[in-house]
Amino acid sequence: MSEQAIEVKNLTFEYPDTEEPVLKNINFTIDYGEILGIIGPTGAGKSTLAMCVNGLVPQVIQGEIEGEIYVKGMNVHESDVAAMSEHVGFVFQEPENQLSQMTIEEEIAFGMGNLGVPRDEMLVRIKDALSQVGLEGFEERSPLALSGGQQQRLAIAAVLAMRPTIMIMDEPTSMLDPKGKNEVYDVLKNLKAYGMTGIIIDHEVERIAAYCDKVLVLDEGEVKMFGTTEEVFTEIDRLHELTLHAPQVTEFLSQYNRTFHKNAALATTIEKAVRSYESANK
Ligand SMILES: Nc1ncnc2c1ncn2[C@@H]1O[C@H](COP(=O)(O)OP(=O)(O)OP(=O)(O)O)[C@@H](O)[C@H]1O
Repeated sequence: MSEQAIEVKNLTFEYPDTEEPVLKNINFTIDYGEILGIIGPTGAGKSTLAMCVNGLVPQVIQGEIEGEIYVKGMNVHESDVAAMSEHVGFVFQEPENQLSQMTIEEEIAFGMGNLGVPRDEMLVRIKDALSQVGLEGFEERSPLALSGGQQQRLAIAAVLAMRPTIMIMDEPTSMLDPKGKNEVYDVLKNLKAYGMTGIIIDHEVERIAAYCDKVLVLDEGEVKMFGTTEEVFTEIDRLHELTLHAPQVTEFLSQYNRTFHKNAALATTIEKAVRSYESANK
């Protein structure tokens, strides 16, 4: 097995009708079991980058590509999209656009059918996937008779049943209400506990801070920051220069240090921030 789950080397990509590349000399790696969060302003190239990793760009959505991408040591450009779908699952923004079948069971079976999974094995995987996303017993229901959060969990279950090593999620909760967002993130937390490797694009930095191991900041097609979640989110001035912000707790601690001449460590989650604030006050 290759050392890294994903390796992107000198990736540059241009759509046929864009005047300059939308991705410019991108380099990063993700180890097995790591979750990478990608953040950046709208139009930065986040979705395009995610679709390069599973080969959708440029094999289905065409354009001019340079550089190399390796997934589990396989060169993505030399593998077709169908073959890649065995290794890389993709969950999109809008749940209903990913659902096409009459029942939930058929919905989950659909992707597996394309991979040639035998019927007996399918039944086992359907049960397993539904239980992982908390939709046990819903097999015969119509996907349309689900809430937005449930539909997105179903879309995740359909991907999980294909047993990919890597999951890519492009703003999977942006169309959901707060309850739906929490439902989906609860599922994602479980996947992380299982050791899933993943990429998640989300504008909500609190979610990224709580869930991701590494963060990549993309702006105008360039990697502006890349590092562990702590490394990236504690560079507050740099984030502000890029018109982004750190999680609210990190912003709070930074402002607190500045205002009261304190030296609290810039934590990125509430749990760590409480401890940091307490130590700064001792
Ligand atoms: N199919 C396409 N053909 C031509 N240009 C495209 C295509 N898809 C995206 N673009 C352009 O490429 C650039 C990057 O788009 P992309 O969707 O990857 O950005 P993004 O960071 O995901 O944005 P958002 O946060 O709004 O989803 C944008 O300027 C966009 O207009």
